[in-house]
Amino acid sequence: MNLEDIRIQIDAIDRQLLDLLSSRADLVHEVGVVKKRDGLQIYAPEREEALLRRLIDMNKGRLPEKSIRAIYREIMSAALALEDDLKIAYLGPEGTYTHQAAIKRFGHSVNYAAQPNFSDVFDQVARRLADYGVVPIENSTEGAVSHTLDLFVDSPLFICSQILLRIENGLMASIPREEIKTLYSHPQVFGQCRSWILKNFPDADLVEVSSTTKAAQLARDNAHLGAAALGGALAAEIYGLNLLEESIQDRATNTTRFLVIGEKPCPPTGNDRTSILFAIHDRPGSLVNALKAFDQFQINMSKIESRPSKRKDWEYIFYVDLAGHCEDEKVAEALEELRKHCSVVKLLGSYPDSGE
Ligand SMILES: O=C(O)C(=O)C[C@]1(C(=O)O)C=C[C@@H](O)C=C1
Repeated sequence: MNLEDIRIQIDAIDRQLLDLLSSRADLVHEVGVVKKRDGLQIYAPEREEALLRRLIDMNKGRLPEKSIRAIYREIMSAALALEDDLKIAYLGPEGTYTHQAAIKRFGHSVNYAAQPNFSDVFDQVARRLADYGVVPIENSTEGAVSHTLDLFVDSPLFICSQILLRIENGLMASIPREEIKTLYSHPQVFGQCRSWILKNFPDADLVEVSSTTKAAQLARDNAHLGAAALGGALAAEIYGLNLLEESIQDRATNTTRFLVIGEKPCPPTGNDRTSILFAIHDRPGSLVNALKAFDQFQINMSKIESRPSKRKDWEYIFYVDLAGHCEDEKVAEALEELRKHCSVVKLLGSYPDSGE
């Protein structure tokens, strides 16, 4: 078959695809009407999860899972935009890894609003000025993002899904490598690239800034002073910097976990994670007894962090992630038992345990 003939067939298929997408859009519009009537959440992570899993299982063609996810991400992004004028607040400025994570989850058809700090992301959603928020929670090399953890203490919001994003840091500048005297970046990124910095720029000044895009901006503006930045390729692109070296993070699999926060929790999907926080009574054995609740009900605890309570010196709040959904019988019973040993137990959310 010649190229012309193949393209004629592709055109015919695209016509059919467009008709099918339009029919899907009509149904999605109806979904939006029903959801608004019944006060339901527009973004339905449990439905997206089930839909993607079913499509990937059904797939017998050439398209890899990655492509099916990417295509359907944008189909569902268009659906979200049709159902409502959805607005996603994220930790900005534009081009940050959080921005990339938000796009990975919500696609290109919805609206995004960059926020200057973590508490503004929470605030915008709590005040209903944004529908959902996206914040980083932990990095596989550098650990917890304590700012985010602290904000959950007084927040009325729930975690409704998580996003896993592979973080590829690079060295960017508009000057040659030999002229670099100062490196700008976010403290988390410095932590992720510690060995590389020691090996390549042992004498450089390291200046911590609030985001990798801010670092890129400073690298551009202070080039005459020998400035360069460490961050993502998107930041380099936005500020017109050259990527002098790619993939400089110490661990190749460096991944950050982000959370989507919203007004309501997510229903069970069969493969869920639950996040809680608790505070214990100040007496011997309290923490051990609290944690025994998970052992008693055979709940897998995947993570624990502690943070100062900020109410009383040397008093802590513990953050725990569990396998399962808070509506699962075993998890509900374990939480019931936990309450007996704690002064505070707060459910932060149950959500699909997948980040793709
Ligand atoms: O089924 C729904 O609840 C929809 O809103 C439709 C749809 C989709 O396009 O399939 C869109 C967005 C939701 O997050 C989940 C699914």
